[in-house]
Amino acid sequence: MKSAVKRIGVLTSGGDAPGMNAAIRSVVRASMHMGIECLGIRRGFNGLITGDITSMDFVQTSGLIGRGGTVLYTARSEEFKTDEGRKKAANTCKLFGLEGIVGIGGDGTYRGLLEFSNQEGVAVVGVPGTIDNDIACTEYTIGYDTACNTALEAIDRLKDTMQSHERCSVVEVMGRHAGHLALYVGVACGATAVLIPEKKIDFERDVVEPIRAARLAGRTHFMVIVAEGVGSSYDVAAKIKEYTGLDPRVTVLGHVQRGGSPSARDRMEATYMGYNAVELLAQGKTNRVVAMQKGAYVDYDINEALAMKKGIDERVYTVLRALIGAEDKLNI
Ligand SMILES: Nc1ncnc2c1ncn2[C@@H]1O[C@H](COP(=O)(O)OP(=O)(O)OP(=O)(O)O)[C@@H](O)[C@H]1O
Ligand SMILES: O=P(O)(O)OC[C@H]1O[C@](O)(CO)[C@@H](O)[C@@H]1O
Ligand SMILES: [Mg+2]
Repeated sequence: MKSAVKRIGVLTSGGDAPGMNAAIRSVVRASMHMGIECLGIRRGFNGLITGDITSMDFVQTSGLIGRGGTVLYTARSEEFKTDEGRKKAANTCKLFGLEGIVGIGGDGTYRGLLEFSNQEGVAVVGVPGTIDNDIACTEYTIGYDTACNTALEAIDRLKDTMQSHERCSVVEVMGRHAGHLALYVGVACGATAVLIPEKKIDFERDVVEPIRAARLAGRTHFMVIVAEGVGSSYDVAAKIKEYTGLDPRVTVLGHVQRGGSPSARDRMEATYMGYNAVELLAQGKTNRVVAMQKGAYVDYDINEALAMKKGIDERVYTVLRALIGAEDKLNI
């Protein structure tokens, strides 16, 4: 097959995620395999505006599969949200002969790609990379598995000291708008309670009663997981003190969740999705995003992808609540 594009660029944008490097490696090597030259665009869309471009080849991508962070750096670019910013980016594409862009990032990155392609006609494909797993069109985003495991490891350590001191711990997990990470980690660590932005909170029902149920069952330490998007975990801790008399300790896991060597799953997803993204450009397609649905790799039009809505997995939420003793007993 003769590729529809001869030279493309790859960039990472928005918050970084473990596996972004593996995706870059895959995009560069898949390009070479398909007879396409792939340049690295540094610092997200800012690099496209300023012409911060570097050549990438087989050797430069060696060893990237297991490295955390992104060697291309990432950024949140306000200038790219303006017509003038995107015009400068289009001039960079002309200068370097870039006919297509692979953007690895979250929903904001997809919006940027879409605006750019609509305004300047450059072919674009998005690859989902964010620890939040909050991109509606895909069941999985690169970085999520590693972030879940990083958070879990930290929480397991916390549990040891909480158990020794018979304390209550409030742990804030990342997720500005989404509770996927908090919910998954909450289930996996056997949390006493989990608070996520997708669910309206009744403090008595969702926090106090589960703590009480655990105490009645003989437990003397409690783990409350709070998604960042719910609000201040310090406020949650103060409220627990007010309602129960316990004196919780707060841990904000923060950006540690975005670092580290990617898990096997993230390396695999990054590798497949990176390859698929280049294949789409080679086939002359544009405005696409690669995704996973029902365990299979698919792709969508970006408009369609951005119009989709993603809720939390209700089944997981139901199981969580049943296991922490927060659900009504079922008559079965
Ligand atoms: N409407 C838009 N038009 C042009 N560019 C946009 C638009 N929305 C976002 N972008 C660009 O995409 C960048 C990344 O978006 P954002 O900061 O929302 O992160 P993200 O890709 O959603 O990742 P994450 O949420 O995981 O950090 C923005 O900094 C901006 O440069
Ligand atoms: O790098 P920043 O701007 O602190 O981003 C923090 C945000 O990034 C995310 O981790 C997504 O990458 C959110 O969960 C979090 O709110
Ligand atoms: Mg986002």
